[in-house]
Amino acid sequence: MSSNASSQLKRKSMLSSAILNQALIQSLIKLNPVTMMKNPVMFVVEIGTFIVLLMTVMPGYFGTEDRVGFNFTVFLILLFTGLFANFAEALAEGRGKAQADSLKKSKQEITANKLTGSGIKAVPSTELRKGDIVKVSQGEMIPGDGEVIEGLASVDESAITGESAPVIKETGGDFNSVTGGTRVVSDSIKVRITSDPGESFIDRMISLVEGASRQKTPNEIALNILLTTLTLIFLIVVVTLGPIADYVGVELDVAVMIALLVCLIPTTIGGLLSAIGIAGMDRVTQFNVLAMSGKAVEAAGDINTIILDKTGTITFGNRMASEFVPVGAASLSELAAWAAISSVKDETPEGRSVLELMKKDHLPYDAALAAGGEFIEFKAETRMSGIDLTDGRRVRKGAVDAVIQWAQEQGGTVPADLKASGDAIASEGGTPLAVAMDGHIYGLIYLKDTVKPGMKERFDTLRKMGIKTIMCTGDNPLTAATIAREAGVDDFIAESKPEDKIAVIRKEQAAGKLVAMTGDGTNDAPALAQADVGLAMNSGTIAAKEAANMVDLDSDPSKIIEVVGIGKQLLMTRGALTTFSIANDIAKYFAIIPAMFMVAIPEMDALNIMALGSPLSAILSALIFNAIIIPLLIPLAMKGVAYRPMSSQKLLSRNLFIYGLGGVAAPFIGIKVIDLFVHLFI
Ligand SMILES: Nc1ncnc2c1ncn2[C@@H]1O[C@H](COP(=O)(O)OP(=O)(O)OP(=O)(O)O)[C@@H](O)[C@H]1O
Ligand SMILES: [K+]
Ligand SMILES: [Mg+2]
Repeated sequence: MSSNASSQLKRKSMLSSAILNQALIQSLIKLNPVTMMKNPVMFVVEIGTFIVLLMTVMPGYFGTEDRVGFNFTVFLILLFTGLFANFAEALAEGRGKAQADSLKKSKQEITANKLTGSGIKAVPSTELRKGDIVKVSQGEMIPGDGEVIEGLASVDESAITGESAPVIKETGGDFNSVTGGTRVVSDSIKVRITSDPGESFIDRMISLVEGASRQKTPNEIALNILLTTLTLIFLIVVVTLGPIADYVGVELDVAVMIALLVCLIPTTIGGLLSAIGIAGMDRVTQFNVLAMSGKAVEAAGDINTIILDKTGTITFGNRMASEFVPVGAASLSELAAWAAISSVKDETPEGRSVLELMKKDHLPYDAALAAGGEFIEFKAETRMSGIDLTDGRRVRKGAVDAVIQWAQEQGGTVPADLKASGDAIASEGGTPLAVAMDGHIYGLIYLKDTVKPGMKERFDTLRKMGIKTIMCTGDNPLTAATIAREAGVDDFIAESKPEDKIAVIRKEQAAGKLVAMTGDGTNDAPALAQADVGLAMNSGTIAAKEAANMVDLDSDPSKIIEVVGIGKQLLMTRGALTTFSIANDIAKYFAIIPAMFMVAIPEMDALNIMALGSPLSAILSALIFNAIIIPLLIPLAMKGVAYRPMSSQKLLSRNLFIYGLGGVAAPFIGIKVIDLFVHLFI
């Protein structure tokens, strides 16, 4: 992949002339009845078009010699109705196809250095299989998706994420996953390949943006059934008009009956339905989020509860040591020295920030003391990290309650002022880390973190949408409460272990709620899979990305909020245009029925409430309106209807009002205007 692929997903331009041309060609290709059949409403239009075409070219056979001009006009309008619908779909597919094409073009074969029993062998990347181990050095492309099993390197992932700053990839932890097609910019790593050819992240990305794997969502299928049923009902209505007319001695023209049928069946939404779905997924992609299915995007629109992390999602997450607070009889220098010893090998941002604070405050510590010691890595389960020194002494830092428990197990006591000092930090929204050596607690490290700006407004918005937010954090209840209040989340769970998240999700789901969450770690994977919408960070582990149904290429966990907005907009757009379409068809009834009977019984002119020019021009005008409303609504279908956050109930009644009433009124005005013009010719 070249770097020009980087901005592909983010490219904002809606239409290029290449996409337009392709869409025009596709509209013709899609006339193939086999393709058309998948859309029953438009398939009925196509059959009608064909019948009118036959009547035009073989008037002798049908006895329609006196109607050739009229029938030909009806044929053209019907043909364009189908073409417009195809164009809408093709246009929506166009951008994804263009993106997929350039992704494919830039996907090149890479030579991989595969480790074999006897050494290193150069093989083409296409020959790599799951489980193979490759070595990738500075300047080389990573030949496939995998996990770093040895070493540390900085990797340029701009090909995937569009972000030019390199990221560190290393063994273990949450940053060990690498993606094929990205480049190692310094050092070298050994990677265990985790995907077979054709199943890589880029392959999946291509088929996603291309829409090759697009399946109709359950909502779309349900709506399609409704539209097909309506079509059937109107078909029966129109067919039974024949005998009724016969009975009153009126002969109805077949082309006019077909025109009536096409006006009555829901062609507007039938023509735009798939474009709306594709465009919704496309909007998510433009946002640099890959949704594995349209179903995931729709589920996002129906979410009732969002589970969010505190650190890094609601706050900036670069939790920095900002102060040492000694307790009991300990001195500042003693506390700082043990804090530093416990952190020399702690590569977490928290650990590194302790050493930075030492440097900044010119505080000394004996780094040699830690040499040879056994590093105790931070774990969310223990909420501590530290080191076991070679002389047998053990040093820990971590969540206050965790360290208290540990120190007591070592036979120590708890300094009287520890709790008050810890609470003081926590009530400011900071995180206190206690520092202990064996049974002795020396004091606290004050970790500062800030709530991201604008969080309160975003949660207010979610509340207006009727969505509940729950913050889950491993932090203590007091810090959690302060941050929760500052950010304005509805609820929080403190001292939560990874498995608590899945419990919260299950509890909400048991109450009938749809739940969304974000995560990046392997221990988030079960919860990501359990959630209805799981958004994994691209920086996260392969397990997390596979469990989730969306991946954020920018690795910004707070994006879930916007993804929910896009999902809502998709559902709303579909609802609004369905309402509009059905309301529209009802109005056309009043234009066409009187006209139909007036052709035979001129006395029925009283019914011509719209004062249309002539019966024939009324019918043609209704049919023209029915056709051009499709391309007129394409921009709305693609962009989505404007969306103001409010509860689903309010939204529904507001949309029914606007699009229902609009749908009834639009044809009266539109048909009248078209009729003024058409009447000039007939
Ligand atoms: N490097 C570290 N060494 C020791 N203790 C740590 C370290 N990092 C975090 N802690 C302690 O462990 C607790 C839990 O951390 P964890 O990362 O699980 O959750 P969190 O970052 O506080 O919250 P969130 O789930 O919102 O990210 C922290 O609140 C802190 O007290
Ligand atoms: K229609
Ligand atoms: Mg954390």
